[in-house]
Amino acid sequence: MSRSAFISEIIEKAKANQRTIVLPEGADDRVTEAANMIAAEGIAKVIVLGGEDTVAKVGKAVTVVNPETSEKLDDYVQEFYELRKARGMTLEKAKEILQSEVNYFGMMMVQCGDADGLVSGAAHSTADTVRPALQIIKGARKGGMVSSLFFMVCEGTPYIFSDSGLVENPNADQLAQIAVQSAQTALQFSMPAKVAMLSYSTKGSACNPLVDKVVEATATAKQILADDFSGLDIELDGEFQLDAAIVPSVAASKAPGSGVAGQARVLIFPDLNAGNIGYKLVQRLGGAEAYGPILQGLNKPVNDLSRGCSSEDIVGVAAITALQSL
Ligand SMILES: CC(C)(COP(=O)(O)OP(=O)(O)OC[C@H]1O[C@@H](n2cnc3c(N)ncnc32)[C@H](O)[C@@H]1OP(=O)(O)O)[C@@H](O)C(=O)NCCC(=O)NCCS
Ligand SMILES: CC(=O)OP(=O)(O)O
Repeated sequence: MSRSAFISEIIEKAKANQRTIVLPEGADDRVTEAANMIAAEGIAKVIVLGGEDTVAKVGKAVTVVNPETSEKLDDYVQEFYELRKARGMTLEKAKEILQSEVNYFGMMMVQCGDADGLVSGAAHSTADTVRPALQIIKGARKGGMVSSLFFMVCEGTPYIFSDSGLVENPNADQLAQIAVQSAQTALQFSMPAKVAMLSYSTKGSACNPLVDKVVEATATAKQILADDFSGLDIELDGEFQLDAAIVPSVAASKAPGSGVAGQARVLIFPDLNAGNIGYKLVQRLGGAEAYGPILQGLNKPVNDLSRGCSSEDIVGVAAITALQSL
């Protein structure tokens, strides 16, 4: 598949900055293939975790680190123990985890500054990728939420879908936070921050507690934007059905006067059922490029993948990760 202009530009910016990205899943052929592509195209410096089998699959420009024999292991064990001892971690358990679970070892590389970012999830579930990030890298603000999004490139136009990967059943306040985080990510990636709070109702056309949550989240998000982000070019509105959010003619009849309806580029789903099904529908039936889950709100960049990803998807997410680390 040829690359969209959106991801090509991100890749070019990554090339100019040469960050170091660790891919922990060296046992997976898509990952070693992606590592070779990243190195050959000069997108980033790339480290893959694995043993002799992995060494045999990658070119000389890819660094392979074996967690079991790494000279950094003892330092990482000590640091991991310090980070988690209040949660019952022992030195013995820390060593066992870092030698056997590549995502934990990779997170420690990022935490200790030996890599700028991490991409995993081709062979691990989202929970097994994100939990070590939450435990080690942690949220950027104490008590702050970490959420996720997909960059969806639909016929050349990039959209953000959130949360399609992490927060399962956000309450209204959490949904508002997801919307504000996603708006900031849109600006970080030079996308219009026109944010639609999605529902099966448009501006009061249906009445149900499911809709009330989105209405409340819309009001809260607008307040947060007015209080804390008034200088930024962000517009947020809702609640909208998907057609009212992105189709101008439908917006004109269902939500006249809204500055977001019909033009939304950041789509906020009411829960993870809707968000995860929604992105996979657009990817699998609509043929869109899908990059993510991209995590937002972490101290350092760590990003997830779908287990259905291709090596090209991994390359795109690695380039996005590189830009998040700047
Ligand atoms: C990511 C996920 C595993 C976290 O689950 P969890 O059960 O809360 O994990 P834990 O209880 O082990 O929490 C780990 C730490 O992260 C924190 N945490 C959990 N969710 C968080 C969030 N969204 N933001 C910030 N911190 C979070 C916890 O407070 C805990 O911190 P601590 O151990 O330092 O006190 C869970 O939200 C999940 O499974 N999400 C759905 C993933 C999925 O299946 N997606 C579909 C495919 S993409
Ligand atoms: C993002 C996602 O749905 O991941 P997976 O397909 O691995 O469950």
